[in-house]
Amino acid sequence: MNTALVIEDVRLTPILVSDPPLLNTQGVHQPYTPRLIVEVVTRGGTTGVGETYGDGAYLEPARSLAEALPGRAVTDLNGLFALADEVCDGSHATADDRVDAGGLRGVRNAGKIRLSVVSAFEVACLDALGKAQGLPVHALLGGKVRDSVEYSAYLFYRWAAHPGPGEADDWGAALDPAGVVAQARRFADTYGFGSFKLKGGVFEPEREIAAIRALAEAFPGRPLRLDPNGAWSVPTSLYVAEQLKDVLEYLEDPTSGTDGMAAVAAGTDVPLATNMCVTTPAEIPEAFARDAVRIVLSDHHYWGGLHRTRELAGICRTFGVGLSMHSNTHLGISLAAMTHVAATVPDLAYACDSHYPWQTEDVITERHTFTGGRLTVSDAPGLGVELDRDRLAALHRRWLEDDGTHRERDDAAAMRAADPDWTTPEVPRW
Ligand SMILES: O=C([O-])[C@@H](O)[C@@H](O)[C@H](O)[C@@H](O)C(=O)[O-]
Ligand SMILES: [Mg+2]
Repeated sequence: MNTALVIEDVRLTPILVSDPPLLNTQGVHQPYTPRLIVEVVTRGGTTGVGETYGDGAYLEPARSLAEALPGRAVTDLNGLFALADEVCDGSHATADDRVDAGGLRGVRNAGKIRLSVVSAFEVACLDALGKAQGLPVHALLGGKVRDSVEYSAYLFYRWAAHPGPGEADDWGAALDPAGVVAQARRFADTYGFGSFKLKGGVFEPEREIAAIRALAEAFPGRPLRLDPNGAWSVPTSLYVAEQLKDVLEYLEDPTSGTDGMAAVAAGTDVPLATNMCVTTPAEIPEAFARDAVRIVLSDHHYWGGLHRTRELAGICRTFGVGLSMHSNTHLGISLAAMTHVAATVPDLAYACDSHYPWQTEDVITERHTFTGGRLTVSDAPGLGVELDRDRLAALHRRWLEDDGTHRERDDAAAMRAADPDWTTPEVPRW
């Protein structure tokens, strides 16, 4: 074994990153959201970085894995999964199939949380390996098939500011069709995005139909998507699909669960996409057999990293299901990882999601820049990003000083700051 590639140390840094008041069906984003930064340091002196969710349920297994990893090589990625199975205790998470409180990320069970933790370690190992070998991460995944990756504008209903003291950003509120179109216009003008996704499930469906219609009028012919995170019943989903069938590229998780999605899919020609009912391997067979989804929004955090994302892409290809990418309050390390893996998937027919424009704080020295709605695939060694240690330390200090309010993402709790009676709505909401 090349001893320079042996892991000597693993550093974990939980941080809190500022987040605007974006609305979804469960509530509103808190002013800060937790993330975990993973650094893997080799005996040869190379450091690789990865990033994942930072809520408490992820920290405990991450600590176990970080303790066990030294002495293994950054090339031993298959061993990484076996090690995680061995050392990450599942007791911190209950296995259930409900949509989790804050993230709207599908099932929440110990296996999925473990994979989300492993994903950051896998990316950090690939970054370290790439840097040590002078190769970009995409080359370690078999090589890029495109030089840039397309992303879509991620539109949110939002307030101008979080309730209480604190500074507002300069986006203003977006609570009606005109506000949504203005937001889309700014996304298009600033970043060149050519397709638009609206996070729905916030207002009654008629109001969201009107917003999509307004977008279709303002941006004729552009691909449009609506994602209410499973907030609608099957009949409501079919009604919205009928109203918007001429303008939607796809409808994302209109209703919760594979049964409901299969029933909607059977009643409309509008393609259905998901990042909720297919987020683990165990959910694939039934969803694909019942034609419940036409597009899976992969997320390398859910699936255990970049190699597993490529495996998912292969399964989707076999079954004629399309692939795109889901995104959730990530920073530049994960965006780099997403871009590398997306660059290697031949049949990526849909622009990927990214929350990144909403995340104004980062832990890398140079922010990514979207041009023409695309990110150039880096050919620099590793991920092609560099940690900004001062920023990392400052965001970690914020995490240390937090009284616990923001260490768990909780959109319903954030909503209670404005509406004390708010509770997470039951689904279907409409
Ligand atoms: O950040 C949000 O409010 C989104 O609703 C997020 O939690 C979802 O996971 C996601 O972006 C989605 O596409 O469902
Ligand atoms: Mg979604």
